[in-house]
Amino acid sequence: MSHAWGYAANNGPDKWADNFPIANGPRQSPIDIAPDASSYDAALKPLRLKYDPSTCLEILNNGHSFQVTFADDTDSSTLKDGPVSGIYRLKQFHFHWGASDDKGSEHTVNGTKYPAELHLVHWNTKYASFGEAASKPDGLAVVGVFLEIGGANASLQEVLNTFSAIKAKGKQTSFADFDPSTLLPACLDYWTYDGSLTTPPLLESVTWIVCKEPISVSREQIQIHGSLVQMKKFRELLFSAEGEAECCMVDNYRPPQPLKGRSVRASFK
Ligand SMILES: NS(=O)(=O)c1ccc(C(=O)NCc2cccc(O)c2)cc1
Ligand SMILES: [Zn+2]
Repeated sequence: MSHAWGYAANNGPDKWADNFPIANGPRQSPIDIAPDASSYDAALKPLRLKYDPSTCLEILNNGHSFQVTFADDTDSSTLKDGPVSGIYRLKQFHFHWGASDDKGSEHTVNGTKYPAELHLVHWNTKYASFGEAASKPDGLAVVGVFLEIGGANASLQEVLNTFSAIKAKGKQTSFADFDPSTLLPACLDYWTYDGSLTTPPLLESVTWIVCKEPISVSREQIQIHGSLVQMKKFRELLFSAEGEAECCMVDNYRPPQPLKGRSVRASFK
């Protein structure tokens, strides 16, 4: 029987340790970031993100989130510098969000939850593939970006416009020529710490790079064909597959995990 993990009361984050004991491991994610307890590290380099829109392949509803997948057979879309050494290739990006604007992010800042959080997932090219890298302590690097309610986000709207085609679990559609750097904040100051995947298999292979500055998403976006509520669009997706009882894809976030002695470094004063 495959592990049917999810975010419901019977299969959610409090139950994941039953099938994935690493859930109680020493470097789990997400965490609450306490800026005053983080230490500025002058040795941290600026993030070097280079994304080629032509590597964008498709968008899919995987039953836990929706993800935009990239061709990762070349070094066209990469993360370098920042807290990592070597070259990490972009594999996919996805989001976590809440049923209402007062929750949804995985990382929190002084206990504050944002309505959503973007994850750009990269793997270390010293390994042969994402799958191999995912089991190594320096295998993955995920850039996290908080979303806050504000002005309409035109770039995000391109992603949201595909949702009618991927409403149910397992649905996917082609999605080309999208530049994920248009989803990054202007300032790339970041916190970094050693962590894990925030969903099963919860592997402790992620160097987390969480941007201090959020990007904006609109509660309401007036378009030619009526008003589009961007955050509401997220909440129209389903955890469930076609033919199953409809279950809205909301609150797909894991709460903060114990720091267990880890330090959080800041790239900024
Ligand atoms: N929320 S997260 O960014 O920590 C995250 C990123 C990627 C994944 C993921 O790729 N899961 C599937 C997976 C994991 C390990 C090895 C695989 O081949 C596939 C899960 C969580
Ligand atoms: Zn994620």
